[in-house]
Amino acid sequence: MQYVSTRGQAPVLGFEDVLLAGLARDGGLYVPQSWPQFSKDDIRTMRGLPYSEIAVRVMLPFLGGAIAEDDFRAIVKDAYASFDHAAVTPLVQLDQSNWVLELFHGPTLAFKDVALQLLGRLFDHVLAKRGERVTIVGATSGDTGSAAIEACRDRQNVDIFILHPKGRTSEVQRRQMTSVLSDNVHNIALHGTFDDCQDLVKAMFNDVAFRDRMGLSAVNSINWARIMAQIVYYFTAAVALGAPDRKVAFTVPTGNFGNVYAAYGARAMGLPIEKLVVGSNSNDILARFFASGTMSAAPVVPTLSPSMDIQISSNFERLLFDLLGRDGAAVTASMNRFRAEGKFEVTEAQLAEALAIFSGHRVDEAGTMATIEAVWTGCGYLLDPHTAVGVASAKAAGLPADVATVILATAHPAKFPDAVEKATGHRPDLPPRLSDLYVREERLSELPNELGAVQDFVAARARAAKEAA
Ligand SMILES: Cc1ncc(COP(=O)(O)O)c(C=O)c1O
Ligand SMILES: N[C@@H](CCOP(=O)(O)O)C(=O)O
Repeated sequence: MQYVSTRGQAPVLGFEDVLLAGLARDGGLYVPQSWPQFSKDDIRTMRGLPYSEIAVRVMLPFLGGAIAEDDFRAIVKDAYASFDHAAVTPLVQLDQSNWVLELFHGPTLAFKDVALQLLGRLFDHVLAKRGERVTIVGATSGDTGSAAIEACRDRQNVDIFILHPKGRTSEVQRRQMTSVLSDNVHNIALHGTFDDCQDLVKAMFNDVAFRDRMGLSAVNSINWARIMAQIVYYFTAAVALGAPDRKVAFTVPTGNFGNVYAAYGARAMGLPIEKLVVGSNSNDILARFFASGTMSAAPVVPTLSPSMDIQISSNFERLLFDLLGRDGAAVTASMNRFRAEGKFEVTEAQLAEALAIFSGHRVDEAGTMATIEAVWTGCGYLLDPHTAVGVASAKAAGLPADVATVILATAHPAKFPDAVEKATGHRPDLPPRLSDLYVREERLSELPNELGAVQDFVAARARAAKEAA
């Protein structure tokens, strides 16, 4: 299996290099040269298998032999042993046609754990084999940061720097990051938005001298391995509901477009999916794109679903690559235009191709609160605000009743207790292992939104860590 960049100019890489590379050297994102294929019979044979076994089957073709099957099986089993539900990502039925896929049973209570628990172990395996050390730089609007820190804390060959937008995460999200006091963990509270954080991370990768000197790697969904691991739960959920012999659709609360792109990948691998419903909060650039064919940035507004307060959805570039006929030069031109003018558009035919698979919906703050309240009253089930955007989007999509619709529950409601309590009068509790979170010591550094300041900080801390090692 080989991986190519969406911008067409970076070297073609195998799995190990793609895992460590993060962003491609031409500024693009890596995608598989071709998608592994699963027949309907292959999918039927997944019925009744445990999560980790389906995970091995789905992901093995992406490794291209880079890790022996038995070693990979052991890594996968170990990664998901840390989840507090035997099914890893259980389904909960809301009504006749709608199910919630709970992706929040990992250590940090968000869907990011599903990929990052695996990634931390893959980094260890590959770095130990190569005798290398990396400096991870990541951007978070709240959840990737804590999941990545939890997965990488105290790992010998890794220093991890996470940029979060100061004051724009929930308190639980911030504390989950900043209360990890391990020497290899460095939290940066940036004076800016998530998009600023993500821009700085990409700028560090695009500074080739800095990238090579520091040995940069990524934990955001620019890293192909993140997408690969997220593809798995689309298979497990669809198969549990009767696929490929039953119609299934997914609704995905969306920000950076990584999770829903993983669903697109599952579909490209042969999993029959009727529709992919993209749910946006008031930061609705994607909903506007699917309505018009124009991607046009607007200022980010803070919402009740802060992890989706994003205007520049990084992974959309991977979809665009396919919509533009896998033409790296055309993707580069669109992305350059987006950077210069804040917008680009696709043709009517390209939009129609996208709409054959996706639909996009916007849910405002009142709609988010009303959905949390209605599902609590109607089903006695607590939604977090991100998942509520998903549930409301599923309703707006109006899929036929014979389609089993799976809404991705991307975070535990206890990560956003204020919004949930306001909507339902019920304050969700953190699990006992996190019950002292509010009194734990925190450590973080505040930095301005300036590339030089962030690079100097990363270089100085990484040098000190290397000398201490
Ligand atoms: C709770 C939650 N829901 C939804 C999203 C959006 O997912 P994606 O960025 O993959 O579109 C995020 C952040 O990524 C998140 O943390
Ligand atoms: N919502 C995310 C933003 C980063 O997304 P990623 O999937 O690219 O890591 C977060 O919670 O940090």
